Amino acid sequence: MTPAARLQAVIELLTDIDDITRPADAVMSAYFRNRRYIGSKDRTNIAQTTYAILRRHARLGWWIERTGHRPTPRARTLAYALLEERRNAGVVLEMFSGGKFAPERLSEKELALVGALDTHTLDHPEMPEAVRVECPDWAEAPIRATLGDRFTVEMEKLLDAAPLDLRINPLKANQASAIKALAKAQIVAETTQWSPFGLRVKGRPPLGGVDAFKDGLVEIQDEGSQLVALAVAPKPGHQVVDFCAGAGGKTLAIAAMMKNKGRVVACDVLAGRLKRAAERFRRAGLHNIEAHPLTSERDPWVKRHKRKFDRVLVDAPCSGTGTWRRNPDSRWRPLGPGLAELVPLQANILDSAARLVKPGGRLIYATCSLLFDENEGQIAAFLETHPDFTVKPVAEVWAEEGFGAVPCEGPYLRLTPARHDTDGFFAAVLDRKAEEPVESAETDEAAVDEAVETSDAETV
Ligand SMILES: C[S@@+](CC[C@H](N)C(=O)[O-])C[C@H]1O[C@@H](n2cnc3c(N)ncnc32)[C@H](O)[C@@H]1O
Repeated sequence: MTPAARLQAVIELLTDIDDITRPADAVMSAYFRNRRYIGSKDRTNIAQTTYAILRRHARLGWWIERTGHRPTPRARTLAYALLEERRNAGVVLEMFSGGKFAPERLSEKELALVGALDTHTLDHPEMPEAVRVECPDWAEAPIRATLGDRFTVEMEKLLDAAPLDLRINPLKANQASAIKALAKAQIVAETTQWSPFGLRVKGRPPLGGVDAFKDGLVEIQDEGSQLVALAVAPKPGHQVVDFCAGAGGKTLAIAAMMKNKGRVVACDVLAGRLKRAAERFRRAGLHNIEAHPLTSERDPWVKRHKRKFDRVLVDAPCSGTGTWRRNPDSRWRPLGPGLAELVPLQANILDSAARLVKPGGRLIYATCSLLFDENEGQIAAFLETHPDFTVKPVAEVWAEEGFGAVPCEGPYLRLTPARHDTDGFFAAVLDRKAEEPVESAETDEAAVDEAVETSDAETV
């Protein structure tokens, strides 16, 4: 492809990403799937440029609006070429030639934009800090309130691309044997800093065709997400619920730690996600996972199985602010439910899922959010209304399990990109008291529970 044709592909992709409410990586996969004639080098170049523009969304928009224009995909591509790639105006005009496969010629307005931006660079002393670090309006106050004077350093780190982390499958490999298996495919990996199951890969090699991946020796999982799964500390033979299992990233890690013994029930309100997760479970050689789609967090299944499980993980739907470096477009897509709806939803999910925990069992609440209200605030509110639960310091879990060092903030796991080079994650471990007064109404319900078989869970 010519450089101009690649640029046209970038403009088309940015247009699709603006129009479609799906994540950028899904839009990109569909775009390339429908254009198999685009070779791998061109694909890499197009994807990298598109991501580079997405990572500079606010800054490019600031420049474009400052000069009186609209930040269309074409305008952002022009601004990126001039301000960041530092191409001169003549070269840019040549690329927008209107020729075969090239972008259409520039309009009068676009020519004026080129004139206004030519010779400038992306940074500008008058650019507000929130724009410079690409922080959306809705998130600035809550992130500042949570991070205080670490706001800038954390937000700057969130501008980088995320590293590629793998989790070894302890049923099939250890860190050393997985490193060797990856080396056969010229993939260089080293052990991660915190996770005893983690590997960090050099660069971003495609893994789809690599034997170690196809054979289920390794799975793609950010080190922070691995630490959340470790916080569950399941034992072989345990009964575990992953209440918001989604695509099954943490379910896989939990089930593998249990060495295929016991049972993990993967729940979610999106049945489609659970179905897709089933393929990952099979590849990993895991047979101890059942999928159970929920109609809502109050699904009758929860009541029927109350006090039955040793471990319940609530990996709650959240603002995703901790994963912005991984999905640069996500900070600009509408949140779906805003924070005002998310926080009560998380509380409801936690409250309902807590019923599943047996006395002496453990509830683990996690998010990939940086925000206090979704994390420590959520736990404080839960403890006020659930006196039968107490906080188990994460450092104690690590010491008991022999997991090594763990980054904590007080009793909680609190990971941030700048301090730990992981995605932003929060996890709290809550123990349910073993001895509890049982009210008579509950005794009746418990008797009913005993009679209910678990056969309504779908085996995957
Ligand atoms: C952070 S994601 C889970 C990611 C997953 N645990 C993993 O490691 O790949 C949150 C999940 O919560 C699910 N969810 C949303 N509302 C829910 C509800 N009311 N009850 C249960 N799950 C819900 C979403 O569908 C989403 O899959």
